[in-house]
Amino acid sequence: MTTTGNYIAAIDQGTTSSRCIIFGADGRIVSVDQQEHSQIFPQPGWVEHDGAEIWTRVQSVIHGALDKAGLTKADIRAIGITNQRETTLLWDRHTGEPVHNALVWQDTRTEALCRELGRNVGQDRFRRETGLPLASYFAGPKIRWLLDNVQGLRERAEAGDILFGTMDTWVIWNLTGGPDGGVHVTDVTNASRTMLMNLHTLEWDEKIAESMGVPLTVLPEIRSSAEVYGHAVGELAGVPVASALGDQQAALFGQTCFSEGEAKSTYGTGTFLLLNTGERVVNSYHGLLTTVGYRIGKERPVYALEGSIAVTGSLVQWLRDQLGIISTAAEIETLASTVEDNGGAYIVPAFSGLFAPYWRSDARGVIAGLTRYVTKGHLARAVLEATAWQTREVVDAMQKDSGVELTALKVDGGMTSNNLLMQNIADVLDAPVERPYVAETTALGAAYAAGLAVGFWPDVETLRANWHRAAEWTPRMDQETRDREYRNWLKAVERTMGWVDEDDAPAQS
Ligand SMILES: Nc1ncnc2c1ncn2[C@@H]1O[C@H](COP(=O)(O)OP(=O)(O)O)[C@@H](O)[C@H]1O
Ligand SMILES: O=P(O)(O)OC[C@H](O)CO
Repeated sequence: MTTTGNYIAAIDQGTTSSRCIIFGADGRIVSVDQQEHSQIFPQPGWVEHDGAEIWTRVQSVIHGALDKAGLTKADIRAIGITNQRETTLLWDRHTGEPVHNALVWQDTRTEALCRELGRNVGQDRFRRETGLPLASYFAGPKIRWLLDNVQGLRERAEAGDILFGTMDTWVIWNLTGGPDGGVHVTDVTNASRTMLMNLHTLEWDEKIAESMGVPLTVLPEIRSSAEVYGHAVGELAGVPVASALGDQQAALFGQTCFSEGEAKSTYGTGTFLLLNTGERVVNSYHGLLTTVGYRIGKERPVYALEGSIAVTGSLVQWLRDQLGIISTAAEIETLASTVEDNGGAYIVPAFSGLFAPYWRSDARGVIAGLTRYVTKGHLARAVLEATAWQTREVVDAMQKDSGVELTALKVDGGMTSNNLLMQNIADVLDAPVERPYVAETTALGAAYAAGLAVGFWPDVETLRANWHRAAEWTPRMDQETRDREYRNWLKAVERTMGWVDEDDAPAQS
């Protein structure tokens, strides 16, 4: 079935909310609807989402976005999906009911399991085949945890009654009919975050899955990021579901980083910097991930190096919600602007250990350099600087791994509305920072991929013409200050390491 609509609908199923954004042919936003879902924290370090609630929110935002634009399914040419990655759900294929809450990417409950896998199978084996270090961040260990901890689940999975999906898979399965014929698929970018896909063949690696204790029966079919997987039922009945990309890869696509050497950084709950490495699978020796950037239909896959930072925008939330120092995220800029500098204080937000470039789950957060002189303003500045220095560390690692010198950084995400922070990033990188006119690059990337799959846009060159710079920040800091402050930052990072001992009670880890 083909449709003739003039718009593409993108569904962005994120960590804190789900959005549906409708785009026109010029890549401009026509309407947006957004709804948050519950964040469930059953124990320290555990983070869950309710899969059924997420599906309800997705249906509601589809309705909302159509309604606000005054459009119907006849106007929508294709649907694109993008999603928080790694978040893991298992459900009953006959009833469509989740067997447990989804384990969210930030959840650290599989730390001990990862240590055990490292001892029994070896770190290098996973890194070589999947491009990923053994860490609680990824989906494979989360599936294993569920199979081991939900009573009777492994037997049901082995009998073929249980399906696994990251949020792309869950949304597509439901959107295309659920228990009544829903397609069970994922795309190469999402599959590359499971620790179960072989990065070279782009297929499930049977041996790795066996070592992880995950039966192949639960796994979806791996498809490209831009092709028609099936057609929607419900409000968008008959519209092709034509793309899926993990949200960070979608932002790379939406920022039109189609050439080798182009990079973007997305500043949201966490921050994720991706560098397009073309057809090269670049191994990282400096703490980055090797991942799939995207694959359009039957074209050759494009790979990426990724620096994943777990805590950036969520540190601002912490200042707001746990400490009450600010009442809105935007207020941090006003508070930080009341002082000239950080007053000697550095905050390293190793709340769930440290991700790139360290991958140390035994790290915990510190505030270093405190004296009586330090005020709320200095702490606000230190919070923002933590994002800038973490970016610098990832950029340094990327230059070492890829040999690519960053000439400019394209940015997007909620934190990019903070001018002080964007200036600080340009200063510590000693490179310009650029923000595009359409800041919703994640949804835009999913829309672009879906539009390419159905011939709504002819090629990626056409998409490049839609990228327009809305703001730019150029470096102002002198080299001596930059070097001195970076040394201080690195000293503070050192002090986070080794805080959690292997035999610490789970409540502390
Ligand atoms: N003006 C601001 N300054 C600093 N951080 C901000 C600002 N506005 C929003 N944020 C942070 O950005 C994050 C939201 O960005 P968003 O891109 O919507 O995130 P996500 O997609 O991860 O949910 C929140 O963590 C919030 O604390
Ligand atoms: O939903 P976001 O924007 O917080 O992104 C989460 C990442 O995909 C986690 O890997």
